[in-house]
This record gives sequence, structure tokens and C-alpha cells, in this order.
Amino acid sequence: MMSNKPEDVKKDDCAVYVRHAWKAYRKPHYLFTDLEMTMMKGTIYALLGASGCGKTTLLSCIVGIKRLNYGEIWVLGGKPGSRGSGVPGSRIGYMPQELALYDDFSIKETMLYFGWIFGLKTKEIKETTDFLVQLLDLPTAKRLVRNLSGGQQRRVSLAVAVMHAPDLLILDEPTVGVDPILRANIWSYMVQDVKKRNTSIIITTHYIEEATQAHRIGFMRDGQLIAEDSPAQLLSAYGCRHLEDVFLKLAREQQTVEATPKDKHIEKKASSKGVSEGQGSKDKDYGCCGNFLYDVRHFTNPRSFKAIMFRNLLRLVRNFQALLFIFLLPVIQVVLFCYCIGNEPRDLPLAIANNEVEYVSPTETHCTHKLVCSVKNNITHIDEAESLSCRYLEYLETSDSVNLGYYSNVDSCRGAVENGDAWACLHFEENFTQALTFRMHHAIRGQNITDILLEAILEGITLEDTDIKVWLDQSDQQIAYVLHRELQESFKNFTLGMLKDCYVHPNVAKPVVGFQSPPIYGTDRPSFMDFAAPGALLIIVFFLAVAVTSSVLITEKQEGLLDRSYVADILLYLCL
Ligand SMILES: Nc1ncnc2c1ncn2[C@@H]1O[C@H](COP(=O)(O)OP(=O)(O)OP(=O)(O)O)[C@@H](O)[C@H]1O
Repeated sequence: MMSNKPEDVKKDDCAVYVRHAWKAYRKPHYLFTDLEMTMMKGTIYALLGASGCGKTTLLSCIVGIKRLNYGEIWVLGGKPGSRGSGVPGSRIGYMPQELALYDDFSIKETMLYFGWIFGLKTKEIKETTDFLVQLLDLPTAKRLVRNLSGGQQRRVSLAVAVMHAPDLLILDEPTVGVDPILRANIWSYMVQDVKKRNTSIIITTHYIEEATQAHRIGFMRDGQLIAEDSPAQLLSAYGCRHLEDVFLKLAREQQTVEATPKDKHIEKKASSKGVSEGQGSKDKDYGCCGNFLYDVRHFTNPRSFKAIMFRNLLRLVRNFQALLFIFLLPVIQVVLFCYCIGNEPRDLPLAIANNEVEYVSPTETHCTHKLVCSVKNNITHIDEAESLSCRYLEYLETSDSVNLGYYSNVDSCRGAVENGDAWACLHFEENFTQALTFRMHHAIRGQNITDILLEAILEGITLEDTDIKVWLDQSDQQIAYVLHRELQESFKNFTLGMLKDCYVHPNVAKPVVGFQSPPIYGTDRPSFMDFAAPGALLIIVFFLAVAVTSSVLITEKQEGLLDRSYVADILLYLCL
């Protein structure tokens, strides 16, 4: 195996300096093991290797999208992601393998968006766009990306990577789908750029022969760079005329090592070398919140905001269906909510156990009532009273909010509430009428309390027998409120009716605290819609925002746009 690693280079002189790099997506299956890479400033470095050997992963670690498990990476003299390193940021230009472009943007809009992120002025962006459109043989800049051919789209992606003249250019297969003439143009542009501006360029390609124009080539295989040298040195050292032959020779020369036994010793090997853990947190990619002050400065960065507002507005306008969806869906949901759910509760099942009358069936009752009063010597007398509980239930039945069901005893009535068959259970004692008329009679006559209680004992009743006992399912506040209201209102009407039939002025039973109607704000009978609509609206808006944001995030991640924006120094939460 050939090793031309310069031992004496300083990391500050290198554009990229990788030492003891270990990376696994799923431990212990390491993609690269103890990898070392040295790339001097002002050179073109071609990273070659079989498909799936880890080239893209290595580039992702270099630009700071992914983190190493062990080892260190220095890019342009700093660690990617650290403050002041400029990586990610405008010091690097990154062309990912995926297209990573908004296909509903035109070429011009794409260049404006990324140009603003890189901190370029609008005039500069226009000039650069014109130059790159010509150099890369692109159609008019007004054409939408989605209407370009595959090769043209990749060239737009390349234009985005190079537009801000970065110090380090990282190009992941830029020449895929590009014809030989344009490929030659791209290479000649890179060579000129390195000469003129001392740019450093890393390029991956499967067209091994085009790498002869690079200053240095790294052959990647089995998790390591098995050779790293200039094309001329490699050709002469292996006595080959073509780089492809060198690659084949190198591959054959390398010992075939069983993957599994090697994996078992990998972590041991890393720790025995005293290798430090990867930059940043272990196995975590994207450093969104590492340094608060650094993040705040980015958050308030006006150029990022301008670019992102431009992007969001343009995407909304271009995706008319999405716009309709975002604005119409909450409206439809609120209308449906109000129509189907938000109305006043109706027919709430109410269980009745009335011991005053004989139970017949759950839906039926032979409940009749009677009240006869007369006035003698200016004093009201109750001559006859029968089943006043039925009179009260008659008032209750007129309400649309409740639906009465009858039960033979108080236990089954309470059981109905416990089982969720009814919202409340109402129980009348068997001497309810007797106790109520006794109470009314003495209230009208104005006897003192001692006399009343004495007489009650003699008659074999207690004043509590007039209580209508209510057991409520209070789990739903609004339903409980409606039941409270209906039971109280029915009782008020029941009392006023009785007083009227007994020639007593209704004001006698009027509550002392009088709520004036209408209230200053709101209504006398707030509806269920008033209660539930704010909550429903909040839920709808919250879930819509979550759904839209996560779908944007997932799409951008899949299309590589998130990676590209991150490398261009847009923080993850700004991408949202
Ligand atoms: N996020 C990920 N999670 C798990 N495995 C991954 C992930 N990304 C890549 N891999 C795997 O890591 C290996 C190396 O992938 P990578 O894209 O780095 O290879 P590559 O050398 O760039 O390939 P190509 O030349 O085809 O682009 C592949 O086997 C791939 O399936």
C-alpha cells in the first residue's frame, strides 16, 4: 500500500486536515476507520472511490453537516461548526450530490436567494449570474429550475456553489450528466479559479480519468485513503498509463480483510490510539444550538431574514394549491366544528329515580300531579297536593337540553351515571310533596323555626325531604354548566308556578341577588360554541402549523436543501 502522507505539514497550511477519523452510522460497522487526509490550500483534490465507500459522508463531515465518532477535522484552520471558523458559512461553497434546489424558482431567483444568504449585494448577484449562465451554458435565467434538463439543473447547482467565490469549494460529483465539452469547461474554470484566487477545491467523481487535472488524488477504499498523491506520482509509482489502472491495481493489492472480525476490534483500536471523540456531541449531526450568543447573532442576521422571507413568499405564491390549503383548511375546519360539534348540547340523558310514584319503564311513567289552594282570612291554604315531583319534572321535560330516563331506585340511577349512560341522576324522596307543602305552608304563615321543626317531627317528615338530590358527572365543564342551568331554571319556574296557583306574589321566591339582563359583555346563555371555539381554533392552527412545518422540513431534508442551507450558514430553525 502506498502512503505519501506529508508528516510535517501544519494544519494551518491545509485547506482540509483530517486525522484519525472514525465514522459509523450504526456501530460497530464503521464506514471509515482511522482515516487521514491532507489537502493543501490552493489545490484541487480529487476524492475517488467505489460507490458507497463513504466519499459523501466524508465531505458531509468536512462541511459540518455530520460529525465524526472519533478523530478531528480542521477546515481552513478551524474546526467546522466552531465560532469564527466560517464553516459552515460563506467561506465554503458546497454542491451536494442531490440537486438541492427549489424547483419552483427560476435560475435568477435561485441565485438571488443563495446570494443574499452568502451576503452578496443584489447587483453583484446579477453580474455573477450573467457570467455563470454563459460559462455553464445555461438557458435564460428566467427559466424555472423544474423546466431544465437534468444536466442543466446540476449546472445551476454548481453555479450556486461557486457564486460567492468561496475559499474552499466542495463539489460532490459535479460532472454527472454533463457532456464532455462542458465537463472540460468546468475543469478549466476550476483550474483557472485555483490559479487566480488560490481557491481550494475538493471534487468527487466516478470519471476517474478527469482527475488527472487535480493536484492531488485520494483513493478511498475499505474505510481508508489507500493512496494520496499527485496524479503523475501515482502513474509513475504504479507504472500505469491511466488512473483507472492505478485504481484497479491498488484495489487488488489491498488485502481482503473479513469485515466482521475487523469491526469487533475497531472501537478498541480507536481508544488505544488515544483518539479524541468526534467534534461536538457523539453521533449527532447539525449543531443548531451549541452556542446561544452565536445563534442569536445568526437569528437576527438581516441577510438571512431577507433571503428566507423572499423564499417563503415566492414559494407561497408559486404553490397556489398549498396557499389555498393553508388558508382554507382552518376555515373549513372551524365551520365544520361549529356545524357539527359547536352547537348547544341537546338531549343530555338524565336519570330520574322518583320514589313518589310507581316505576313503570325506563321511558314511561304514570306521573300525574295536583295542587289546590284557597285563601281564607287573607291566608293561603294548600287544600290538596299530589306528586309535586311530577310537576317539577314536567317543567324539566320542556327543555331541549335534557332527555329524561326513569330508574326504579336510587342505586340504579347513580349506576347509570357511573356507567356513562346519563350525565346526572335526580332523586326524589317518597314524601317529597308532603315535605314541600309543609315547607310552603309554614313559609306563608310565617311561623317561627322552633314551631316548624316541632310540627315537622310530629308529622314524621324532615325539611331535607324536599331536597332533590343530584349526582352529577362533572367531567365535562360545559355540559355540567348546562345541566346546572336547566335544573335551576326549571325549579325557578316550578316555584313561581306554584306560588301563582296559591295566590302568592312570585316576588316572594325571587332570589335576592338579581343578575341584570342583558349582561355588559356576552349573553345571558353562553353557548357551547362560545366556550369551545377558542380552544378548537388554537388546536387547528397549532396542528396546521406543525403539519406544514414538518412537511417542509421533511421535503427539504429529502431533497438535500436543508444540508445546503445549513452549509450556507442558515440555522435549522430559520429554515423552518
Ligand atoms: N444517513 C445515513 N444513515 C445510514 N447509512 C448511511 C447514511 N448515509 C449514507 N449511508 C451509507 O453509508 C455508505 C456510504 O455512503 P456515501 O453516500 O458516503 O457513499 P459514496 O462513496 O458517496 O457513494 P456514491 O459514490 O455512490 O455517492 C453507504 O452504504 C450508505 O448506504
